[in-house]
Amino acid sequence: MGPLGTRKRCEANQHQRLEEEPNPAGSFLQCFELVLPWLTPQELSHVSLTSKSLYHISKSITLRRSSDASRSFENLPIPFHNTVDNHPYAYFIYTPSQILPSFSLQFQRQAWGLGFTARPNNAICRLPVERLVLVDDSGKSVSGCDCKRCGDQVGCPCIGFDGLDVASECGPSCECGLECGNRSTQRGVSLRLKIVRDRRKGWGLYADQFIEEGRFVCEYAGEVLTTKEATNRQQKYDGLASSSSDHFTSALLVLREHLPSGKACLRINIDATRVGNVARFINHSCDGGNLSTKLVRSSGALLPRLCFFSSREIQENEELTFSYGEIRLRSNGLQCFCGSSCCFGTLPSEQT
Ligand SMILES: C[S@@+](CC[C@H](N)C(=O)[O-])C[C@H]1O[C@@H](n2cnc3c(N)ncnc32)[C@H](O)[C@@H]1O
Repeated sequence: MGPLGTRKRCEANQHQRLEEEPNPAGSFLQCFELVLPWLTPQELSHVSLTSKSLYHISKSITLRRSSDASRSFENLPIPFHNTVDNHPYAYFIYTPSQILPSFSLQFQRQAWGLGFTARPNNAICRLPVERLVLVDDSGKSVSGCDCKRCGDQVGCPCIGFDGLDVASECGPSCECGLECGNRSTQRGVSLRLKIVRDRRKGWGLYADQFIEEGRFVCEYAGEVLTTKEATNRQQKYDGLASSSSDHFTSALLVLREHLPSGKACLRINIDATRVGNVARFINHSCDGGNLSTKLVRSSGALLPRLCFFSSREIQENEELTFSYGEIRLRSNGLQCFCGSSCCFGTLPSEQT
């Protein structure tokens, strides 16, 4: 065999060796690709300073995070857009539905920005408050329907009175599945939305498509708190807002469902500050904005859910807003920048 033949054989052997020998540096970096998505923005930024490779991995994680606030929990990605300062995204734990703090406190971290996109198989979306169901003496769920096509069926017991601010749907104790026509608020976000940064209001939720009047937009998901816990957390948030140099915003919403007599009968506290969904970005507008809220009760579920619907036609690139309330208890309330002609000048503030 001539010299050419020998060289070819050597090259072939070398190629084989390269394939067989593990590449420790490559495996090491692959591990970082899996570990870094679990870090908070501060931790990620510290790690990114330690080497060029980690800088590049952190950068791609940041890009992926800013391309979808919902971490694939929703049907469509919900990107962040910021042309006013250097915040690429807002950091929080995502839940597509209401959860109890006893569950959410087990989730100190949530992977966000992994290199591959898979539907999240995260236990957090399996522990919704909907698990809190009404049962009979034998422990069996009650008050569901056994229709096959509830939307079409006359007499489905779950299709109750839908008023201006209340609605009823099939729920956890019904025979029908998620595709049922009477579960329109239970399938997550199905409109194109985006989160846009404003110099004065912080992040805000925007329409990224035309929305017809009356469409379901999203629910207000977060931790459902006792009133005592809500009061404690609000005090903590007020302290953080006044002391932190980096504009801290909370998203604790108090809902009161009133009896016809006008007396409050049910109070629900939903905190989306640490654990929440896209609704935590909806800003206030003094003119009522373009979203209306409904308390949606699902058959068999103990607690209603707060859902947002478009109250009129909404154009692409319009900000989605609603009124946080009418009461302004604080004389030194936060300045309002809603820009409406009837702006009060300050944001609503209630006693939590
Ligand atoms: C539920 S969060 C809404 C999202 C928030 N902008 C953010 O960046 O996360 C409520 C906070 O947003 C800000 N905000 C909401 N509506 C506003 C408005 N009309 N004018 C000024 N700030 C507003 C206030 O800081 C308020 O405490």
